[in-house]
This record gives sequence, C-alpha cells and structure tokens, in this order.
Amino acid sequence: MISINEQDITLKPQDNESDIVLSVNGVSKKFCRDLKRSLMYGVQDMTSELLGLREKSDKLRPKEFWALDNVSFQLRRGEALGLVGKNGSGKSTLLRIIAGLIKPDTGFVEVNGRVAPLIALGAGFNPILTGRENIYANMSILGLSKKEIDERFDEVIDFAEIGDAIDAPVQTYSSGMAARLGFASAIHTDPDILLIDEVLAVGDIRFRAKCNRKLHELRNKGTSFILVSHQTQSMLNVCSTAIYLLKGKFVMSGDTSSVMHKYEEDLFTNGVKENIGFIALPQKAEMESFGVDITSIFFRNHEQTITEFPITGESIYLCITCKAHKYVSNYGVTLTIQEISGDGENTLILSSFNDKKVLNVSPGEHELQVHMPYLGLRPGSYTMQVHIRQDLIHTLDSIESFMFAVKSKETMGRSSFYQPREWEIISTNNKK
Ligand SMILES: Nc1ncnc2c1ncn2[C@@H]1O[C@H](COP(=O)(O)OP(=O)(O)OP(=O)(O)O)[C@@H](O)[C@H]1O
Repeated sequence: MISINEQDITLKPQDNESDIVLSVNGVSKKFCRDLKRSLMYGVQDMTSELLGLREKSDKLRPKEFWALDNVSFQLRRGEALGLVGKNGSGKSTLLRIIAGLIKPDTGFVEVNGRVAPLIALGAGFNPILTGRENIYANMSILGLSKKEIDERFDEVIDFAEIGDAIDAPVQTYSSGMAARLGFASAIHTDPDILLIDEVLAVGDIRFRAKCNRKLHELRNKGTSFILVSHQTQSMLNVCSTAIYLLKGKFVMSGDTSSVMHKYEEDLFTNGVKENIGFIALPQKAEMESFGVDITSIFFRNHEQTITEFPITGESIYLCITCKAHKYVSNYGVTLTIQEISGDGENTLILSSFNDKKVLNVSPGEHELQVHMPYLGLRPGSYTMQVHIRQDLIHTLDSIESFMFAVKSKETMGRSSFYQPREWEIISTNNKK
C-alpha cells in the first residue's frame, strides 16, 4: 500500500478560492444491474445524446439504482483527501467521474488542472499494445504533447524498471509490472490531482518506498491527492481530511480520525451490536466435546467488573470461561487479533505456549484470565480468534471471531500501538 509519512504532510489547505483544484457539485450516477436493460438504456441514452435530446435525469428507470447520490465536496491545492466506505459504496465510481472516464447523471465536476488517475491495475492500458505505445497513448490522454512525452520517456521507463519488456505487449506483463508502468506514466505528467485507488497496493517494499518518495516530492510541489483505502492506518498516515460514503450517499466529512472513527463504528455495529465485547455460547453435550469447551468471552477492568470496551493504555483482563468435562493437562490458549478495517495482518498474537504457561484443569467450570496491564491496542474495532489446544496439536475448542472495540481516553495521534511511558527531567549538574 502506498503511504506517505506523517511528516510528509507539510501543506495545509488555505482559505482561498483560487486554491480549489477540484469541485464536485451534486454528482449522482445511476447504474442498472440487469444486463439486457442496461444495454437498452445505453442505446437509448446514446441515441438521445446524438439527437441532442438527452437531459441529465434525476429519475431512476426500472432496475436502476444510484451508485452515487448527490455528492458534493471541494479539494484544495496540496490537500490529501481520503475516501472511505464499504465495498460498493461508490468510491471508484466517484474517482472515475472525477477522472472524466464516465459522465455523471446529475451534477458536475470542475477541475482546475490536470488529473492523473491511478485507478485500476494498468488502467487505461491496451493489452495488445507494447509498453512504449501505451506510455504514449496514456500520457497524451493526460494532456502531454509528443515532444513532452519524448522528453520524459526515459525517466518513465527508468522509474518503472521495466527494462527490455518496454517493447513487449502489456498483456505479457505481470500485474506488478503493469501497475509500475501505470504509476510511472501518471506521475510523470506533473498532475495537479492524483487519484489513487487502493488496488495500487502492488510492488515490492523497495518500489513502494520509491513511489512514496515521488509522491512526497509531488506533494511538496502542491499536488493534491484523493486516496481510496479501507486501511485506517494508511488513511491516518496520508490524509488530513476524509469523506465517508455509504451506498452512494455522503455520510460525513472532516478530519480523518473522526471520519475513520465513524466509519469503523458503523462497520462494527452492522447488525452484530449485541455480540460486541461479549460472547456467550450454548453448552455442548459431553459427547460433542473434546474435553474443554469455551462458554463465554468478555473483558473485566482493573476492578474486576465486566466491561464492554477495553481502554487503550489501561489494565484489562480478557476472560475466557470454559467447561471442562474431564481432567485436561498441558493445554494452552492462542489469541490472534486483527483490526477489522486493517489489511488482514495480525495485530497481536498471544500464546500461553509461547509464554511457557502450561495449563491444567479439573472437571468443572473455570475462568481463564489473560491480564494485560497496559493495553497496547489502539482505539478501533477488532476481531479475535481463540484456540484452545492440547500439547499444541489437538484443538479442543475454538472461536473464529470474537469482536470487540477498543476505546481511548488519551489521544493516540497517529500511533499504531500504545506505548506506556513516563517523562522526566533528571538534573545532571551534580553528576560527574
Ligand atoms: N458499470 C457498472 N454497471 C452496473 N453497476 C455498476 C457498474 N459500476 C459499478 N457498479 C455498481 O455500483 C456500486 C458502486 O460501485 P463502486 O465500484 O463505485 O464501489 P466502491 O465503493 O468503489 O467499492 P469497492 O470498495 O468494492 O471497490 C456497486 O453496487 C457496483 O456493483
């Protein structure tokens, strides 16, 4: 994933009309899911457009739906704006309208400068043309003359690290190569606005670092960005402001952390509210059990009171109640925690086996407590897998998703975990 470090954000939007590089005004776009009807509407629309009869329509025809519904916002020079929303909320449609790839059904977009879309992998590339031909086609679509492209050509292929493959058809490229070429040609057009879709999460770490440096350079020159991402940390790192779309509708805009907070909260409370921070399971019959069954999972605070929300930096006990049907020795618990809107990476793995804690239980009910004196997880929404194993091999019981939200009393800034700390000044005057 492309990311720009926090310190890269140097340009602050200024309150000046001439700073507005993009203005999206009441933009709506409708689509039709039924292929036959969609083709029929397409032919109808084209005919009426050719006859000069087509008016922007704010009415839906049968089987149509609004993929974008009356969205308005402005982007200023040097601003990095995040676009968040669940799958299908209209983010790509909005980027494609801004890039001029599709037309809105109502509203309009005003662009002050050159827009370079980094939308789908190898977007805009013709697979049967060579890399070289595609660079010329792509850069001229973005408004460069042949002479300008000639001047930048070597820089583009150098940047893309394509080598001899530049004269092979793009259909023979790997997705990473196509994306590198797309990225290189787009950024070498000196865009005023870069549209970055998260499908651009390609390339090795070294290439991504190179892209970051280039983006940093562009940013310092005043290029504005719109970044689509589901990853909270990338959003917080890159974007100063964000917009949240839901089913094509504008939900809120503002500073990135408040928007991401609302987005995560909605993701989280989507029909599963009753299961957050607490799970209770029906008892298993003894014949279905492998010896130890999880009966509930929840948190207790430092006073041992049950709490729904653990707090970053505070003491918390994760409690797993179990019913043992027999004496079970050498068992252990593994907890694997992921952020719900994260990139699928594990945020934290705790294992009693790794901690050399061997657990034994006699028949009956037990509460296993995992004490975390300072919770390191930052505020957000998480899912936890819980596995109880014997001798690290046999699974006795497991829970695939225990969902919980972490709240915070302190400001975390853009940190990705909580570090307990103390600040102190020690006088060294009398020390030798
Ligand atoms: N050409 C099309 N014809 C019909 N429906 C479409 C078309 N393009 C997009 N859609 C629909 O419009 C809605 C918005 O799609 P869009 O791709 O903009 O969402 P998104 O927020 O970018 O989703 P994701 O996060 O999955 O990329 C979706 O329901 C999608 O299925």
